[in-house]
Amino acid sequence: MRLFLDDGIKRRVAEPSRHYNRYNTRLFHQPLRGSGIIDAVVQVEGVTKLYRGVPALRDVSLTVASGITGLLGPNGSGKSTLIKALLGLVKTQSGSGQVLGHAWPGDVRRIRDSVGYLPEDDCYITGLVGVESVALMARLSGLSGTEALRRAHEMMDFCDFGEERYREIQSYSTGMRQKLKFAQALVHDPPLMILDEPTTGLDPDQRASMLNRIRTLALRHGKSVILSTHILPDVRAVCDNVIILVGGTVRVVDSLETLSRPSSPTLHVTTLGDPAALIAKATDAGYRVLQNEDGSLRIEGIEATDTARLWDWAAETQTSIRRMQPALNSLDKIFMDVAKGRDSLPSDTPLESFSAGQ
Ligand SMILES: Nc1ncnc2c1ncn2[C@@H]1O[C@H](COP(=O)(O)OP(=O)(O)OP(=O)(O)O)[C@@H](O)[C@H]1O
Repeated sequence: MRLFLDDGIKRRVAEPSRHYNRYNTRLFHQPLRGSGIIDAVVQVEGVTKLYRGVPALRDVSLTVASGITGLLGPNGSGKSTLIKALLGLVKTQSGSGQVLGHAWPGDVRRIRDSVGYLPEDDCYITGLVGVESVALMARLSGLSGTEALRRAHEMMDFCDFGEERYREIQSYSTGMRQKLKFAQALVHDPPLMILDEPTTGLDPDQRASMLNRIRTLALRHGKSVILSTHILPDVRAVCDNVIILVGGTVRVVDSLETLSRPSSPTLHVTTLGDPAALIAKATDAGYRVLQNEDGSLRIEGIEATDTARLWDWAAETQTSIRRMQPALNSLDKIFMDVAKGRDSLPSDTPLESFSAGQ
């Protein structure tokens, strides 16, 4: 089945991604900032979802601020269920709130109109070529045929599609399918995008491009993004805020900056050669020193103003310091601690449920 038979589709030449279209008008609507209306893009309370009596979400209450928010949690923690609940794709047993100012769950139609959703699974109609599929999504959002096609091409340009846009989707690689889903989610210019594992299966180049696209949408076009993922470096790369779900309950809602700050001043020190003598000096002076797997040191409780002492000990012990900087909490460790319900772990604890990268 072909939705569009116009030869004009084939004649259109793919251009490098731009944020203006060929009429030099803006590709994306700029949401009003500072109005207070969209500062919390999602705010829900008391959300419970049972699948055949088994809870997937337990009395979840949370607020998602504008910007890019990472939605994290081990397998089966309820991330996809929460997303589907917000979009009215699964019915919850309890809960109320708002999404982009629309009542949830009452006004789910308006919510779906205002949100771009990239699902975890493939979603396309067999037999369509890429650009037809994106244009179909635009038609479903209410655009006329011509406008939908124009918009579809613009989104495919933004997602770096070339002539592959005219190929049937069944022939697409995993990376192209992810980009296609992204273009489909974005085609109606929603102020909020909910992306469920958008970088899964991408090679490093494609992953970097996808993250770049997400960052561009937020920074240049004022869009908010909820990014559900297992890939912690993706969160570090683009997210402002983090939500951690474990066993269907919310364990953390905070900014990445706050989460990364150690509870006491801590320095991360890298030395050339054996740091044993330096460790002994710092320990004798009452500081707690942990050695990381790569041999670098975490010296806890030391104020930035005390660094002169560290340089003195380095000179006394003939240890060369290559680098000294304020330490940040490792995201990996934060997630391990939260997932396991622990306060602290040795810094070299291996990851189990989360991926440190691809
Ligand atoms: N349609 C369903 N029927 C029954 N149980 C379900 C259904 N969908 C999800 N669940 C269960 O609900 C819980 C939460 O699942 P969900 O898919 O929301 O987790 P998730 O955090 O997205 O997991 P993953 O990271 O593996 O995608 C899991 O125990 C899952 O088995």
